[in-house]
Amino acid sequence: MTLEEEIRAIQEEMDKTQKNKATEHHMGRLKAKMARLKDELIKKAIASRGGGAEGYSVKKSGDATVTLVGFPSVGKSTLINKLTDAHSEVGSYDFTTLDVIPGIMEYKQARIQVLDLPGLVKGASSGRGRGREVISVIRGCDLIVLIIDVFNYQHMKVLEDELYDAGIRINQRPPDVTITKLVKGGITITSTVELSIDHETIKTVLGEYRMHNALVNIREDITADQLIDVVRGNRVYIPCITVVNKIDLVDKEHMKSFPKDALKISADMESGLDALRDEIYDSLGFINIYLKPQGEPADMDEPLIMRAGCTVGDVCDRLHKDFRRKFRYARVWGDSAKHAGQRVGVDHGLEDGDVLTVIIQK
Ligand SMILES: Nc1nc2c(ncn2[C@@H]2O[C@H](COP(=O)(O)OP(=O)(O)OP(=O)(O)O)[C@@H](O)[C@H]2O)c(=O)[nH]1
Ligand SMILES: [K+]
Ligand SMILES: [Mg+2]
Repeated sequence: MTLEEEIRAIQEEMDKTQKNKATEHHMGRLKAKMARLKDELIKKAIASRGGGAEGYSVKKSGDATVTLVGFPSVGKSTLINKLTDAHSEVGSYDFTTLDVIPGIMEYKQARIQVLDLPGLVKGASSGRGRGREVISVIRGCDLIVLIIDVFNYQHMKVLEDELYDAGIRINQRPPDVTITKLVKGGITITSTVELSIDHETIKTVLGEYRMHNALVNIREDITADQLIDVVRGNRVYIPCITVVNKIDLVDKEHMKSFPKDALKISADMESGLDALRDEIYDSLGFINIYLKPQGEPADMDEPLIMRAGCTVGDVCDRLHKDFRRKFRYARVWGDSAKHAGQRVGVDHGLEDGDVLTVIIQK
């Protein structure tokens, strides 16, 4: 059987298996098999291009990177031209954009890099079109803006499935699970919460990935799919905003068919763009960090724009490529500090409004 045939066979088996407690364990095995086969398919697609597929070279810049993701001709290029300084070609035909086109959107002191991408199609995750290359750019971004054409809302599901198959988890946190591999002793499962999947299913999933000895600590109720994600370990977790474009083409009645939380815009007519800018900014979770040179007052006028959850090390990386290597210690004032001027290391987590002094080797 070819990989594709195997995948189809498992899909058929999944479709005809009723979902209930008695089949859970069997479904878990099928899901794990499926995830493994799809990974192989992706590897094969990359290998068939003579090793390293030629990726897009995109230089990151600004305080965060946002990708515009959608089917061909939904209006990605029209949108980037309105949001940023970019001039990306717009056309009434599909695949007008064949490269990654960057632009910068300046908003509330933040410089946000926006990337216009070639359209995605069904099958992109397994290498169709330049799907894999586009997806690898998406995997590296901080926020996805999914754009749907007002007449094709059903594409939403297809796009989400493609991203899922490419290991991209949108609007999800990494499952709170740790797996420690051992050399013997079998599988030991501990959990701090009541679990809806049974231990047998967990062992089956691990077995599918040839893990027979491990400590598994589960701190939230997870699905079999989430467990597979943890075992695979190559998933990325990215926030996502959904935007319906070209609303100038429909009436109010048609608009009611979209979920409330989807932003409705007309890139062409520039309507709804303020709300979109706000949503992009808010979703990126920016915080302000004020730098204080040693023995001098802090610069309270021009904060460093960082992302929530960042560490002192992240700030070092932003300041200079050698700062992390030369780092000695830092002092911090503000919400993250136990006391004013606390001495901290590179792993210290920062909060909005913190004042920071970084001391490096001379
Ligand atoms: N009516 C209307 N047309 C729009 C809107 N935005 C884009 N279009 C049109 O839709 C077509 C496709 O726009 P593009 O911006 O090239 O779309 P794209 O998603 O970048 O397309 P590809 O690069 O080919 O994937 C063009 O004819 C645009 O003028 C909009 O808000 N309203
Ligand atoms: K187009
Ligand atoms: Mg385009």
